[in-house]
Amino acid sequence: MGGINWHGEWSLIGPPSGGDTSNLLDQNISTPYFIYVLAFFSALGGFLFGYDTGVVSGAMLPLKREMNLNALWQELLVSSTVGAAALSALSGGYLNGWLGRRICILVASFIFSVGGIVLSLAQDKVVLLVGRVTVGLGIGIASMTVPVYIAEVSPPHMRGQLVTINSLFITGGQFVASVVDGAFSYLSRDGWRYMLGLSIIPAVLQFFGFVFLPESPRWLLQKGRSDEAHRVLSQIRGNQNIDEEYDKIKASIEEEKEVGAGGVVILRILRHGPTRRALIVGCCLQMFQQLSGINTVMYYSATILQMGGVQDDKQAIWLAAATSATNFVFTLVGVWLVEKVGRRKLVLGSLLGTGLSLTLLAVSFLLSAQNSPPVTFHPYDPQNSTCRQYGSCELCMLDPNCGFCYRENGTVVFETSCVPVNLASTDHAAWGRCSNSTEGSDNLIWAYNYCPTSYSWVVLMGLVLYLASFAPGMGPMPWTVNSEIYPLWARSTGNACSAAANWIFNVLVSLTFLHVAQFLTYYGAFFMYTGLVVLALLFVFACLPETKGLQLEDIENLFTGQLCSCRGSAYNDMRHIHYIRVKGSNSIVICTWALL
Ligand SMILES: O[C@H]1[C@H](O)[C@@H](O)[C@H](O)[C@@H](O)[C@H]1O
Repeated sequence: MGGINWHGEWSLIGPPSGGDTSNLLDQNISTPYFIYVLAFFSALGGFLFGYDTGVVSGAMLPLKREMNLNALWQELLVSSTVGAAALSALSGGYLNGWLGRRICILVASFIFSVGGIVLSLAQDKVVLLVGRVTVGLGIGIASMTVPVYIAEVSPPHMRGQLVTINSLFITGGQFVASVVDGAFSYLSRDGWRYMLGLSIIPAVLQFFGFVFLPESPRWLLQKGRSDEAHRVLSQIRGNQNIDEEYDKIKASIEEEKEVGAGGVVILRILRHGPTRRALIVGCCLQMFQQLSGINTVMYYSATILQMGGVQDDKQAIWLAAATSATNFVFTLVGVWLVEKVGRRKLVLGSLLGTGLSLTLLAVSFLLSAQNSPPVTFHPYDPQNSTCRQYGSCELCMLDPNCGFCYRENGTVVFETSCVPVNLASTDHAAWGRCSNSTEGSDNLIWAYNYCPTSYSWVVLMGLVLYLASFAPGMGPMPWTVNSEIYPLWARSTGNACSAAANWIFNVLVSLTFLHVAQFLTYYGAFFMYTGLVVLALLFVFACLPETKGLQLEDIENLFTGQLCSCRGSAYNDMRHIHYIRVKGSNSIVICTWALL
């Protein structure tokens, strides 16, 4: 165990286990606690990212009522934020290189505060939309800058852990948002103003924190501000001897000038083999993170649980809070494991568990579908709607125009009918016995989007297993790995592109989920995500190198070989890698094999 001495230094037990690279900086050192202060204030950006993406699903329920929002406006308010995040993440690359990490974080927290104020005071839906776009602009910049900043100020032996703390704050933000949603859902008016406005507090805290915190020494050196860089590095390393680290950063910047001089950065990245390969790995990791379906689970967990048979609205909201709590708690496991087992093993294990739990989810939906109650009661349909033609609840529920009306006695479902939904509110049928608020009495139940089933507990188990597998690896590692794999000259642009890939696939997956479910049925949709996770597993197995413990300046060397070569070897973990820097030329990588 570590401890804090009276000089304010955190001493570590020793080097992380299993690490085997010979050029690590001396790990047997004490870490000044200032680095934790830096990580905390930076990771508030992650908290805001999580809070603002998570809060909207619960806020939508009262907003829908009070602002009379139709489906289009609801979709706009959710996806405008994610769309704006994609755009601003891309432009964040340029801003990061130009203004530095610190100014970008200050800008992001300022934008978050303005967005929060606009949202909490909004009088109509257009102002709400402006607020949601503003917040999205903040999220995009924060999502790409914060991991880069933390990676650049961290000592190599704890970089993975500190960057992963940012992901812990993302899932923490999502969890807090779901609790706030639950708590304010009991207010009869204006609850959404508190839900959306509370983000102002961490935003202002981060802004004032960063007024006093330093710029990344690596960025300062790149801009030729050597004295300042030296002073900052020595400040964040607690006045330890920083000469070796400083010289290494400087030497690498000199070398990079040869590869990285002049022209548009993205074109230079694409022309330069190792950075091009790093970019492909970084973007694919972010793409696969989203294609494994995390945000269908996060944004639609209440709906998924309803589809799995949880009927009560409030119960579904609180169960959704339990979902995000699980995501948060298991991200903590990732923070704990990242420096012990490394990024690669963590991602591989996570994908394996994610694939298995998606299969479990798919199978439970399949069983529910196969045991779906038949339609037994066919009332006269004045609209002659499509709902009449369905013979079972499963088919009825998949048509967005219809819902299932039935009576229940214990676990027995009877007098079942499939009737059109009320277009103004999906809480009722358009006509007939489930059309008025007396429903619930006389054992009459209106099910929209779900069917009565006895498999809800398997769905719940599938969801928990999914999050327990996803959260330690596939959740945080794409952010962590991206903050490490690019050389300094390409770091801002590389992270901007991969963060934008994350946001673009986020919009794609979450916007298409309900349509995909409609076309492929729910079990089909989950089998599809399983297939995508298998692809991700193959990709990661073949292409993701281990970056644990290496100094940032050495990681580029992992990409000097062919893309996806040498990584999936069974010997990978038994290999000792030695890097020899030859001044003025590319580094030579020698792989030696050692039996452990
Ligand atoms: O790493 C995060 C985290 O896993 C979140 O739970 C998810 O909503 C985000 O999309 C993802 O980028």
